[in-house]
Amino acid sequence: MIEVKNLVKKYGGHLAVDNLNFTVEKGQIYGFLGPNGAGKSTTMNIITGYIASTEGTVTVDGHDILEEPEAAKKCIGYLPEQPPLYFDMTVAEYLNFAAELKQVEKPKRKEMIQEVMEMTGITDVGGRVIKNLSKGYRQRVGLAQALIGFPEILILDEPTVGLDPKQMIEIRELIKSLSKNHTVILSSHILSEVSAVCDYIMIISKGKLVASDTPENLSKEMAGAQKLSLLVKGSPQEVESAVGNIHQVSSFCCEESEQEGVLKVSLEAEPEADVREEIFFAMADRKLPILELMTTSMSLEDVFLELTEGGEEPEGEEKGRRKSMFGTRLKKTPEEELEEEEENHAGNL
Ligand SMILES: Nc1ncnc2c1ncn2[C@@H]1O[C@H](COP(=O)(O)OP(=O)(O)OP(=O)(O)O)[C@@H](O)[C@H]1O
Repeated sequence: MIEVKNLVKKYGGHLAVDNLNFTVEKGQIYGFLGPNGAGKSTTMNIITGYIASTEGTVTVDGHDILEEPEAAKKCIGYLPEQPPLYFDMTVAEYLNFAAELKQVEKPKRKEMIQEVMEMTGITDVGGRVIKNLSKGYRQRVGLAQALIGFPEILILDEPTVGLDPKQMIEIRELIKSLSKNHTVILSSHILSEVSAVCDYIMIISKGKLVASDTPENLSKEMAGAQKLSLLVKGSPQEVESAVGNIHQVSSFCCEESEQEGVLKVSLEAEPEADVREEIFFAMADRKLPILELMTTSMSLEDVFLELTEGGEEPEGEEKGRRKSMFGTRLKKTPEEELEEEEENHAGNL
């Protein structure tokens, strides 16, 4: 459906997109995941024909976005990070305006608008002025606008940013339901969102594609090596001589713990190797008591952090409004937030 080849975008001397290559197949939900400034919006703006690339090509359903922009753009519905809404229009007026812009034939407009309003759950607010709607409903209107013309591909830039947890869940459900008939590409800096909604994740860091796979495969691939963390009573030399004889240990390090004479030992074994018993006997032979032993596997969150390490880019005023990489997860569970927000949301619409 979409083929991106050797895509480069430079803003002056700044390389925002660095030789991206990927293809998007029909009927799946793809997630662009990356920290702020990774190049997600820039890539989406190039795919949708909003801005030109410095190098490389984008073809949409076989149409080059620069050579055949009309044909390529007809296949795409775009919801930018800031939905292009006219706040003084009613929902129905705005969608009619969007249909005019998209050159939907006049006799077909009314029916199409009704259909997209049903699909996005905004039929009841068709006569309401957009500025009086809650943010969640405005986002639905933005999605409805993207759906006008029934394009095969929907490109959604941070579709849940700024929504409360209940609205987030609703919009995610809506996106999932739209994916039955559309190919969806969405961008997000929130890992939990992308892994909850997308079939396929593309992790972008500093303009480069650093990983792309299903959420399950990404964690599996990266979780190859077994990691152990131990508390051992002994000296670094004694621990080193015990661990040093175990061939399947690929790396290890010791540091002092809060308890005197007790070391924190972190070690990594080769993929598929289980070295727990060997560690136990090696320490026991040298009379080094193991006070604690834990295996740690790599979560998708660890994978993301490792791949995008240093990917966030503080920049002047951007610093102040930086979003958390894991959004709500760092603060409270979505369930806790839901409970808290449900009451506030009730009167929002
Ligand atoms: N019009 C522009 N002029 C100059 N630099 C730009 C412009 N637009 C984006 N950039 C820079 O290009 C890089 C990529 O920005 P982009 O908006 O694509 O990232 P992003 O991954 O979408 O981030 P965010 O989640 O913050 O929107 C950033 O360093 C940004 O500052």
